[in-house]
This record gives sequence, structure tokens and C-alpha cells, in this order.
Amino acid sequence: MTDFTRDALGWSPFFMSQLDIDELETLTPARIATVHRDRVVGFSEIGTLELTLDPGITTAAVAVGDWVLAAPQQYRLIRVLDRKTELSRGTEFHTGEKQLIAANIDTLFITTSCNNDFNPARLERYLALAHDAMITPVILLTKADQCDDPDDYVDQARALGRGLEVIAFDAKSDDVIATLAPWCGQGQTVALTGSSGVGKTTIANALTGGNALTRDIREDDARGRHTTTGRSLHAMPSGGWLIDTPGMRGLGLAEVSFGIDATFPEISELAENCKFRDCAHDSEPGCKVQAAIAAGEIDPDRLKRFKKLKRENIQATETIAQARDRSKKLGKHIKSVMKKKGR
Ligand SMILES: Nc1nc2c(ncn2[C@@H]2O[C@H](COP(=O)(O)OP(=O)(O)OP(=O)(O)O)[C@@H](O)[C@H]2O)c(=O)[nH]1
Ligand SMILES: [Zn+2]
Repeated sequence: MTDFTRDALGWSPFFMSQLDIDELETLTPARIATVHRDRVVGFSEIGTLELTLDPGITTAAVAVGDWVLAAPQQYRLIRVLDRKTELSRGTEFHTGEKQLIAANIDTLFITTSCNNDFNPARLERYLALAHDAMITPVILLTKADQCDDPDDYVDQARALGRGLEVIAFDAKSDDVIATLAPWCGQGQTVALTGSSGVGKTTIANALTGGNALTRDIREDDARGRHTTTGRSLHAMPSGGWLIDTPGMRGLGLAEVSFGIDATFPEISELAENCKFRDCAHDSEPGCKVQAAIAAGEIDPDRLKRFKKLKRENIQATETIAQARDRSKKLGKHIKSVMKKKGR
């Protein structure tokens, strides 16, 4: 592994501004590439650092893509810097805690194909996740080479957002790197999501210049170290970074109300002016959304899918709240038992 400058790793004033003078002098910023149960591995200006954690931080609080401050002499992680963006999954059933998937992703490549995989509702779920995490979504339509009219898919996908970037291409062609270059430049971080078989691995391999995982293992071998767990932060020859963690591929929806509104701006903006604050946009008087439907200004299918996502989100959010409640009660119960025992 060669050393990278901070800029090459995606460092920016946003992160710099979080350091005080002491930290600037004594600590080394590192970008997390792998999270293990008891330690993390990060890339830094002084090379690859394997870090143990300070008491009070668990690896569950560190995500691939995170910027952390390390005390390099002691190989210790001191603290995790605030994230520009954060992707997390629903929750752990028992605790109601969010499970971190990745941090500081700039662009989410939402991947589908120019065939039966194309599904507006599914794309909107991913869009809601991206918007909620403040990550820029780009829709990739693969298998354009196997389809008579890819433009039809492009048009359908563009209708799912304002100014949404949509690209149809052949993921097996030689120009994948050039096609995706605008998002893969120096220090930029991307991730791929989408259903099985749409071409994520094909694209990842094209962007990283080969089979990313096998290459990582070979690099570690060369340094005499063996690791069985693959790295999740992959350098792209274009200067950018690709995050590929197992959790990336099956993203769930919960607590993304903001993201859903951002995915359906034409509806959420009108909804603010409905007569009733809790308007369900069915047949309530003074419903601006229904008025727009009647006037042919918004797509009724979009409204249906908007409502369905909102319902799903509320359900998932309630499940999380219940889990948190359970976990809190359990914690209190344990404390009171311990107290009694201590008496
Ligand atoms: N013709 C053509 N084939 C493609 C394209 N993209 C992917 N494929 C093929 O589709 C199959 C599935 O591609 P993968 O890259 O493995 O898909 P994936 O999204 O990684 O699938 P999972 O690993 O199951 O999530 C492979 O046989 C690819 O060669 C494309 O744009 N055009
Ligand atoms: Zn309404």
C-alpha cells in the first residue's frame, strides 16, 4: 500500500475545522478502510495504520469511510470526526441502535438494468436513503447494450427526481471509467447499491482496475501480513474511492422521512399547504396534492408510491422506537437488580 496525501484520501476543510491546535500537532488523521471487531485499519499520510480503540469507543461506532484521529506511535484511535454523510441500516432488533454501514460517501450509484429489474418504486427507496443521508444519487442503467431503447428507461428514471443524473451504459464496455469519471476524481468517494445481478461487481471491477478484493489480499501478502477480511475502501486509479461493504448492498428503510420528502419534492412541497397538517392526501378538503392530481400536474403513481414509502417508514420507525424502549427498560431493570444486590 502506498501512502496517500490527505487530499487524495478525501480530506477537506470540513474535517480540518474539527481539529484543535494540539490535535493538529500531535495526531494523524486517517481514513478508515476496514472495521474489525476489536480494531480498525485506516489509510493515512504516513501509511496504513492498524488502530486499537480507546476505552469508550467501540468499533460499532466507526464506519468504513470515516475520518479518525490517531495517535500513531501508540497505534490508537483517539476520536471519530463528524461525518459529512452517513449511511446506516434500520436497527439492531435488541437495542434499536442504528447499524452504521459507511461514512463520508459523496455519491451513491443506484444501479439497475434496462430490463425487468427497472422498478420506479425500488429506485425511489434508494433515492430516499441517499437524500436522507445527504449523499448525491446517480442512477446507473446497465445492460443498455441488450436493450432496443435505453432512452425510454433514461426518461422514466429522470422523471423520478429534479435534475437527477441518469446514465445508461454497457457495464462490460471499456469506457466505464470515462463514463463515471465526473464522480470518481481525486478524493471523491462513491458506493454502489442495487439488486443482485444488475452489474455492481462488474462496475466495481472496472472502476478499481480489476478484482478489488483479490488485489487487496495480494498487497497485504507482499508486506508479510495476512488478512482474511477484505478491505472495504478501494482506491480507484482515477483518484477516487469506492466503498464496498456487505451492508451496502441491501439497504433498508427506516427513519428517513426527510429523504422521502426530498425524493418527492413535487408532492412534499404541496403537502405543506394542505389545510390539515396531518392530511393523508386522500379526500380531505383543502388538499393541495389532490388538487394538483386533478389538474394533471403530478403523477398519481408517484403519489401512491410516496404514501406507501411513508407508511413503510412510519412502521419501521415505530419498530425502532419500541426496540429502543425495550432496551432502555432492560437497562433500568438490570441497574435496579444490581442495586438491590449491592445492598
Ligand atoms: N451485456 C451486459 N452484461 C452485463 C452488464 N452489466 C452486468 N452484466 C452481466 O450481468 C451479470 C451480473 O453482473 P454482476 O456484476 O455480477 O452483478 P452484481 O450486481 O454484482 O450482482 P450481485 O453480486 O449478485 O449483487 C454478469 O454476467 C455480468 O457480466 C451490461 O451492462 N451489459
Ligand atoms: Zn393533502
